[in-house]
Amino acid sequence: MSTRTIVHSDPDALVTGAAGRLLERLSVLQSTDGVAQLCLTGGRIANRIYRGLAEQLPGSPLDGTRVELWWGDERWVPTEHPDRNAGEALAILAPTLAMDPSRVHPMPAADGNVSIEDSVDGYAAELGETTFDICLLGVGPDGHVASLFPGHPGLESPTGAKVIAVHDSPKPPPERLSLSLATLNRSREVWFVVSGADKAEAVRRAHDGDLEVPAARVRGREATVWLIDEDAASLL
Ligand SMILES: O=C(O)[C@H](O)[C@@H](O)[C@H](O)[C@H](O)COP(=O)(O)O
Repeated sequence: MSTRTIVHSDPDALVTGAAGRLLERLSVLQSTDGVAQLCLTGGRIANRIYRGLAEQLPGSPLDGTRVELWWGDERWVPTEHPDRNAGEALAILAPTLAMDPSRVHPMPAADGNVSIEDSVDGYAAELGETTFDICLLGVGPDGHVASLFPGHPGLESPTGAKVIAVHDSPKPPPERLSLSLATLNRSREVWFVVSGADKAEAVRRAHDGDLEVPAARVRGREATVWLIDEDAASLL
């Protein structure tokens, strides 16, 4: 298992570099495995990377219908709510990425009467034994990844739980769904995408292996890649 940290000069370079790397890696995965399993994250830098990917897509060999999309976490709001991670990512990708709807797996939304707990069970069943080829993860200033927050009960999920319900999240909105640490750690490759000086301390602590920081507890089985800008890398 290798860990690499790639530092880009600024957020624009990070976005262009990460989007290009993703496009290339997904295309290679498709040429060997047929379908690439990609787990998306929420957050500002990730959405910028999806925009970069959408821009670089035309003319690339990537076949959108052979990308299977999953989400690492979701805000528990109705489908049409602008806070939804899946809503924003899909709105960005849809104009250029021709997707196969049966391969797009947004987490459930707070529509109707389904409880967050039932939704967790439903997503775990949908996920089954899927292994992500690439799992993208943004990192918060406190070192959270997906919706796994430091010192929060959800971090230590019951053994075997694939997906968890998060209540009282320190980052709004308070209710969320998240993949568990165990599920994230089944990924072949984990790519952290991080921008900004407010993340520098969390990036440093994760690199130092400080296990209070959730990001330090996630590793790809084959590779872990940190794609960051100089501000986020300033304490390394
Ligand atoms: O739903 C969410 O809010 C995210 O999945 C969360 O884990 C995010 O990735 C980080 O907070 C980084 O977000 P930024 O890039 O916006 O700082």
